[in-house]
Amino acid sequence: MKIYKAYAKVNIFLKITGIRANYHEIISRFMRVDSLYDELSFVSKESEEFKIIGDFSCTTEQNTIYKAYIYLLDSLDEALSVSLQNLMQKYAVHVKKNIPAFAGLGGGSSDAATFLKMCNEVLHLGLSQNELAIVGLKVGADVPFFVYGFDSANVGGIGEVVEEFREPLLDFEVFTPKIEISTPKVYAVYRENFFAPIDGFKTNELKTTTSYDILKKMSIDEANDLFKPALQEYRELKNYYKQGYYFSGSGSSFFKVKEKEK
Ligand SMILES: C[C@](O)(CO)[C@H](O)COP(=O)(O)OP(=O)(O)OC[C@H]1O[C@@H](n2ccc(N)nc2=O)[C@H](O)[C@@H]1O
Ligand SMILES: Nc1ncnc2c1ncn2[C@@H]1O[C@H](COP(=O)(O)OP(=O)(O)OP(=O)(O)O)[C@@H](O)[C@H]1O
Repeated sequence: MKIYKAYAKVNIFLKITGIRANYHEIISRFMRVDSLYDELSFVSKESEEFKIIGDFSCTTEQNTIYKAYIYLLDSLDEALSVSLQNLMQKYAVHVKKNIPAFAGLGGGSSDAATFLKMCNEVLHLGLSQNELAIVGLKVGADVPFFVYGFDSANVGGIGEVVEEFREPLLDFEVFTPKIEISTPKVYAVYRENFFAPIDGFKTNELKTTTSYDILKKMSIDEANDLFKPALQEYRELKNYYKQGYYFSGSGSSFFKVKEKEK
């Protein structure tokens, strides 16, 4: 059975540019982490009910893969929606979970995007990347990036604007403190205590600078607007911070570019 890789991401920078209802508009450089991925496959099963096999701390209904299934069903015409239901009656989604949860590495989002692409491929649904990204955005703000599958991209809006950024893929060292960080909580603390959106000039500069140069020039809190609010809300994070590391998304992962072996 074919195995599909659902890669993790890191946010090289993440700056808030404004507010949209309960969400924050951002400009962020997402880079795929080549060495860290979940492995998804369809495996045959006995019972007809929708099934995900894997090491998850949430219920099936809360799983991003199940949510992607429901939104995908919703977007299809009658005939294709029946094919999708038939597929998921015969097969379970098997997930070898390697990306830690509550990590800021987009694990759940990447699984959802990969599941959408698997269904599109296996059932020949003929959906374009844009159409899959629209379905994916309903599951979560990070899903569109994973649908497009770029190595590196500037991501804007609340996650729906994904522009490829051509640059060499960097090799990362990532570590994830065992702290269950809530993304909505971190954004709420940002809005309450740290609200300072950046202007268009700064946005343009960030969008055109390579990830390598950004990480050379900026400090951890300059690069990620969510670091200070995360630190304020989860004080134990401070114990894990190491010089030279950066913060991904709303945390709790830290990363740095691996030194080249001499
Ligand atoms: C922190 C990042 O991972 C950076 O890549 C994303 O901005 C968050 O992406 P995500 O976890 O897929 O987020 P979602 O599951 O869509 O949203 C969870 C909650 O986080 C907050 N949220 C999320 C994204 C965003 N641009 N602004 C927000 O304020 C909202 O309260 C939202 O209800
Ligand atoms: N497919 C999935 N993989 C992992 N966790 C999932 C998944 N679906 C739902 N969850 C639940 O979502 C929460 C954390 O999700 P996830 O692994 O995407 O973390 P995250 O690091 O917060 O992601 P992000 O980088 O988008 O902020 C946990 O409550 C987890 O049980």
